[in-house]
Amino acid sequence: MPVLRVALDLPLHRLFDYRADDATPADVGLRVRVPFGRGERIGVIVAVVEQSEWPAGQLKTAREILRDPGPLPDDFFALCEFASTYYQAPLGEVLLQALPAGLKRLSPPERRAGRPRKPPPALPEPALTEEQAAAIGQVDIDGGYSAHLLFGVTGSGKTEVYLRLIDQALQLGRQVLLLVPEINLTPQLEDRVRGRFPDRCVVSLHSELAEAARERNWRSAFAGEADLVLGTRLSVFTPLPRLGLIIVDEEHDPSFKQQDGMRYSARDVAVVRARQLAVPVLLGSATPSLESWANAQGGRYKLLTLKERANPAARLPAVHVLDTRRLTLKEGISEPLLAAIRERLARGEQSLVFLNRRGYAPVLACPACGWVSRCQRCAANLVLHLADRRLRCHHCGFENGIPRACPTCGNQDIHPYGRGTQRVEEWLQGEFPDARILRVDRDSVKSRTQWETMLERIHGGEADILVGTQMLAKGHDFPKLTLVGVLGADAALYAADWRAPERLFAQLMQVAGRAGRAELRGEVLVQTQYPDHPLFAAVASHDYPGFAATQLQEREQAGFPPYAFQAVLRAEAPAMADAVAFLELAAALPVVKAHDQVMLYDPVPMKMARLANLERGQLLAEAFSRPALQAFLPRWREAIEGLKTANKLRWHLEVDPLEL
Ligand SMILES: Nc1ncnc2c1ncn2[C@@H]1O[C@H](COP(=O)(O)OP(=O)(O)OP(=O)(O)O)[C@@H](O)[C@H]1O
Ligand SMILES: [Zn+2]
Repeated sequence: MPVLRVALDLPLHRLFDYRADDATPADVGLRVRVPFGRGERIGVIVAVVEQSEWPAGQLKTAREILRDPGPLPDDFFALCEFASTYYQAPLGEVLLQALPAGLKRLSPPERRAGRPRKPPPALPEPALTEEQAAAIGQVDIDGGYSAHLLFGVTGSGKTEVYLRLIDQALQLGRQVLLLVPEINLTPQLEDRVRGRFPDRCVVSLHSELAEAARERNWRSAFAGEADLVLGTRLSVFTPLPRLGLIIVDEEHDPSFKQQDGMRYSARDVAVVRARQLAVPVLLGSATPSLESWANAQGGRYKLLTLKERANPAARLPAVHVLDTRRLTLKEGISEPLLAAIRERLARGEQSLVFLNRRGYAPVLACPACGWVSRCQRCAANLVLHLADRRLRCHHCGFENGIPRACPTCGNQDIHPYGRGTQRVEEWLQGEFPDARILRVDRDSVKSRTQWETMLERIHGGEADILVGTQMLAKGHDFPKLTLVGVLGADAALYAADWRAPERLFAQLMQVAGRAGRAELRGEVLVQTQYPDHPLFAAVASHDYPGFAATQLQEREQAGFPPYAFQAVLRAEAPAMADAVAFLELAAALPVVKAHDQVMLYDPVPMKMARLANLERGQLLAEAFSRPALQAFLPRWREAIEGLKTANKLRWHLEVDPLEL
């Protein structure tokens, strides 16, 4: 009697067997409705076998094999199996997270036909620059697996390189997967792609799509109808029967890393997928991740370089540092920066003030008794939001009204300390009463529609001054923007996190890259107390390779990634002692001693130790070879699962963590 081996979305590293009288091996890859506990679940059939390891009497019978939308293909299984093994995530979790929500439901909603999108105006191809042509010439679309890093300065026309390669792949009858960071999935890029390929079926896949639209687009990709999938990190798993090219735009972007559930890097999975399918993959960035840069230096990726801006009239902006120790600041802004904004206003050009901190002020405090607005649930301060008069935790979402007086001593004179985008916006408005100021951050732009409207207003010249967080830093082309002022950059310079300089450098280069993209020359003014810091010199000379070389040298000496390979075990419990005790048990397991190429650090509280009422600890495991770490992890994980306390608290493993 046939037995189905079924993957279910459960945190368990095993498959589940069910009887199914009429099943055949052709059913592998189909979804199935099975009884589980007191209810039912949707699973995926991984194998059809003759005999179960379990006694036949104990097996339940599958309720229904679901023939729609047809079996998931072998290469999809291969990719999910890789992710499951590499990231120590149960196969069922990986397989099912990759499916659209409607296919995981027991009673899916009625399917409705979608509104066809209005086709954007067809866009002509510009003549390629020499550098673009050279880069394109390096990629053999039909030559099997090859990995390329397209390192192109901001405004160098990386998108045009993508479009030409996409065209080549489409001509060969292949599908293309274009991955972009969450925030970058702007209508501009989508329109640009659709406008270039008006006769092709282009679909997008991202978290803001309505469930029905997402399922429709996924089905069209799965069926081989969609020619091009434009998607965020999760779309890396989309089944594509004719896939012939993968592109990862802004490959350095941290949003390619999934931070909960299965913690994976979509960029890394993209490269694995390309290798499994023997197709080319292209990673593009003006500030590549140091991992990718090291891969390019080591010859694992082919390096393609665009040194010049594509628009012959545009030049890279001039970057200057403003030494805030020698300048008087008004609300954190120096006179030279104000003067530069004034000049732009007089000339009818746009300025951008960049401050990567939203809200009005990071904390409200009482100078009399020392009370500060702490989150009750996290080791973090509540951020003051004056726009809607709330105190809000940016970590757990807890919020409160603003107290009139100090809750501890009754002092009426409590103050906001420090500043965020709201405060800067308010102050600039007072300073430049006639200027039209637009604040762009997660508070003013909550949805994709708001984002589209905001971008239209900026493009339409409806703003003189933009005040924004990193939302504004990436990928946008604002032709009238000629000044970028950077506030609050110093915090990252001497942060404990050794990845902080890499992120700061990328952010500064990206935000600087918004200025002077057309005929008008751009200028960038960075306020700092450390004007001699080499990072600023590298930004000023637009010297990514120099910066990367220094950073990689430091990391090699310190034994940090990419010269070491890491995984972190995290535990969360109401009391820190319990979390740490669990980690100590995990560190003392015999399997740890058996793998002497893997080193374990001491368990420590996480940098933000308390989140939403849970204390969090972590234990870092490190090896100087990836295979050594990969050999250790499954055995360690199994041993941890066997610990008595393992199901008394929450814990997870993260491989290649970005944040420690
Ligand atoms: N061959 C070309 N000739 C003329 N203009 C071009 C060419 N290629 C691209 N451009 C223009 O140059 C500008 C920058 O191009 P694009 O947005 O692709 O740059 P990018 O490298 O992606 O920059 P960023 O990293 O800042 O996002 C765009 O306005 C684009 O239309
Ligand atoms: Zn909180």
